[in-house]
Amino acid sequence: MARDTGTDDSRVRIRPNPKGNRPRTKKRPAFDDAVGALVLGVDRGRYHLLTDEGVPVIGMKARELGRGSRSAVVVGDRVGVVGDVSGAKDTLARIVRVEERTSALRRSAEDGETAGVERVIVANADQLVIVTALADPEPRPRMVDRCLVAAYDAGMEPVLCLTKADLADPAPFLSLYEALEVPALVTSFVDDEIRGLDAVRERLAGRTSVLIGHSGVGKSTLVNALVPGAGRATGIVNVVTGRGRHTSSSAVALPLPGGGWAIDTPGVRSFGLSHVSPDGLLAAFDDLHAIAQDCPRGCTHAADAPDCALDEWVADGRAGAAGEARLASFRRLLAAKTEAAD
Ligand SMILES: Nc1nc2c(ncn2[C@@H]2O[C@H](COP(=O)(O)OP(=O)(O)OP(=O)(O)O)[C@@H](O)[C@H]2O)c(=O)[nH]1
Ligand SMILES: [Zn+2]
Repeated sequence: MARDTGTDDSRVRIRPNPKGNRPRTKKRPAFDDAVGALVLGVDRGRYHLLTDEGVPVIGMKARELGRGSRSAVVVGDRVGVVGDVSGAKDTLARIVRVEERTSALRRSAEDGETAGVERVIVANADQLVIVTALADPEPRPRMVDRCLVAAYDAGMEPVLCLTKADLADPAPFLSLYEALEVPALVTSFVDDEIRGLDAVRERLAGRTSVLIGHSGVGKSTLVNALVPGAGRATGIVNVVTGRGRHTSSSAVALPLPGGGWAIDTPGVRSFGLSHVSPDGLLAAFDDLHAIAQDCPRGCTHAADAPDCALDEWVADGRAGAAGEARLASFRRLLAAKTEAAD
């Protein structure tokens, strides 16, 4: 999949490699003294950063980075900061650089004046953990499909995390995602303990994972178990948001004890996907993507697309039963992209 940095604003200084050569121009000082940092949270124009030296610092965007959604600095971004990077009270550093993103999770606005405008929510995460309860509240397959589309489009690996398996059998829900080969984790409450937590820990260790899920699915329960202290408005969380996680209205990166980051997102209500193209989604499926090289130009690969090579692949038996199921699942995601979220 093509790398997408989430902006085409030339004022945003994005370098292919943090250690690579930086082009110098007269207009833009190179900021050779900039310190590397990770964006942990964003709160009313203030960026909560952790420098490579491990110092929590508050920063603001330097003017030369530009304004508006196209030059946004988001949670997970790797940035360069100058100025006061001591982290002392009431100091403010300046973000002068955003490194090239390895992934960009985005959503587009669905209605109102900004309809269709896409924005990046989280940068540089490897996986999207879609937290869904098997019951109470009932799982919402269409919402899960939409999260999958967002993950594939972002260049992130999706993972299903099915909670409350003590209340319902995970098998029927899991079967919906079999053909797509989405990895799944299953947790439950037994004797006041979360079962399945070790597998979740293992899956998240050393990686940067975004956790997404509706209110009530047990995401907070999970985050609190994974990140000791995450639920308290003290310690690192206080440093991150300045207020405590529950009042935060945007994503926040929490350090996992064994290494890696869990990026908690506020309850999702909708996930606009109008920015995702059929080919962008197809690129996440190597096998289907290879077959579709024979499609007519501009093929939408949908069930009603004329002469779609994916139909021939199934019709002449090359796909086999598994391939046929996979195509049907791919097309379900394609359709979910344009459906209204439920
Ligand atoms: N039976 C059962 N209940 C669970 C499980 N996990 C969480 N719960 C319960 O489900 C309810 C919702 O859990 P939360 O962790 O608050 O859910 P959330 O998704 O963070 O929801 P918000 O806090 O509203 O965003 C709580 O009463 C939990 O105790 C589980 O595996 N099984
Ligand atoms: Zn096609």
